[in-house]
Amino acid sequence: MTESNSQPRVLLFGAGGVGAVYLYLLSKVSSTTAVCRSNYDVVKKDGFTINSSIFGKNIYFRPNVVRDCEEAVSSGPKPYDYIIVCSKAIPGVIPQLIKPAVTLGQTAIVLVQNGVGIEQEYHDAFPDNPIISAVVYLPATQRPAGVIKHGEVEKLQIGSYPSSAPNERASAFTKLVQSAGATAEFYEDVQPKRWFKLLVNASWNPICALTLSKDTDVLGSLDEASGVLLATMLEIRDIAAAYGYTITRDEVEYQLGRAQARIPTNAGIEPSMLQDVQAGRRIEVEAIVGNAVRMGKEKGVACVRLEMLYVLAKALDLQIERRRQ
Ligand SMILES: NC(=O)C1=CN([C@@H]2O[C@H](COP(=O)(O)OP(=O)(O)OC[C@H]3O[C@@H](n4cnc5c(N)ncnc54)[C@H](OP(=O)(O)O)[C@@H]3O)[C@@H](O)[C@H]2O)C=CC1
Ligand SMILES: CC(C)(CO)C(=O)C(=O)O
Repeated sequence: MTESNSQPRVLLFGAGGVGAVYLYLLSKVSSTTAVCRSNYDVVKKDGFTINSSIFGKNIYFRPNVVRDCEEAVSSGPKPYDYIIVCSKAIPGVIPQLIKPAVTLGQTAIVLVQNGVGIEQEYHDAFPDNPIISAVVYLPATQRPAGVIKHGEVEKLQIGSYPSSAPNERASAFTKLVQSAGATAEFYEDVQPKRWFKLLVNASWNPICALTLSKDTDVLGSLDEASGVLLATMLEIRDIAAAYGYTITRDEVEYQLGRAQARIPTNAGIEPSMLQDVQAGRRIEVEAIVGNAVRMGKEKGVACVRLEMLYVLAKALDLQIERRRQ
């Protein structure tokens, strides 16, 4: 590997809320390039401004930006040691889009995204490259283009995909992120962490997106709301258990309790799926809900609430797609 000779070369694909924060942090310890799309002109000219409750306000930085991975190869440093995928997890297209920048056997592909079952298409496309799966806790929004607002949490939970694959690169990436001043934890098997986070994402994200509501506003709608959320999270817990990932009822209640505790201060959260609907963007329905429902059905786990959310969120996503055409 070339990392010991010089700074690691990092290509960020998907420079939105989450991506911009890690781009800023990693640019302190590596040579970074970012693929931008709708924010390309603004970021190229004016850079990013980050207002973070953790890393500071009015942080200004101008990264090296490109329009696509072809340009990243022709104009940036290569080969890339890491391609960090921070776009929304919409299956089907991204492996082909990053392919020009993937050097066989060398480039590690790091998925910093929500959901479960998101890694296999990268493993299929690049069977000889390390795939690193990262669960991300980092509430962030980009509004307007180039301006990022980041809340009070920042953490990556990192592991190889599959968990039986060699873990040197995942471990090295964890250390790189730590050296940048961010929080990163390495796991021999990161999949239980994905399922633990899915408790929140597969319940709150579609419910808030479908109701155009913050989580606390949903809880305040009817006395029944807390019970419906708890029952949905327990279905996710049961699917995880069918694959050997144990989540206790106390842990489920803790996750629900985080939103309940914010009701008195009206500090509701707008999950990323709600933000996507409001901005007319496609939603991560397959990564966050569909894959879990399919996995549940495969093992015969009852998940009627989750299935209902899947149907409704899928219809919403298709409607958004039609309106974009
Ligand atoms: N935001 C949050 O609070 C949290 C998000 N997450 C997860 O992190 C991941 C990233 O989320 P987030 O940062 O919010 O996403 P954003 O929507 O803010 O950013 C995604 C970026 O990817 C870009 N992109 C998408 N497709 C392409 C393409 N083909 N070429 C170039 N750029 C592309 C988008 O460009 P364009 O603007 O043109 O669409 C956008 O800039 C998701 O999986 C999300 O679920 C996890 C925890 C919290
Ligand atoms: C946990 C949460 C809700 C944090 O913003 C998230 O992951 C998301 O918005 O998708």
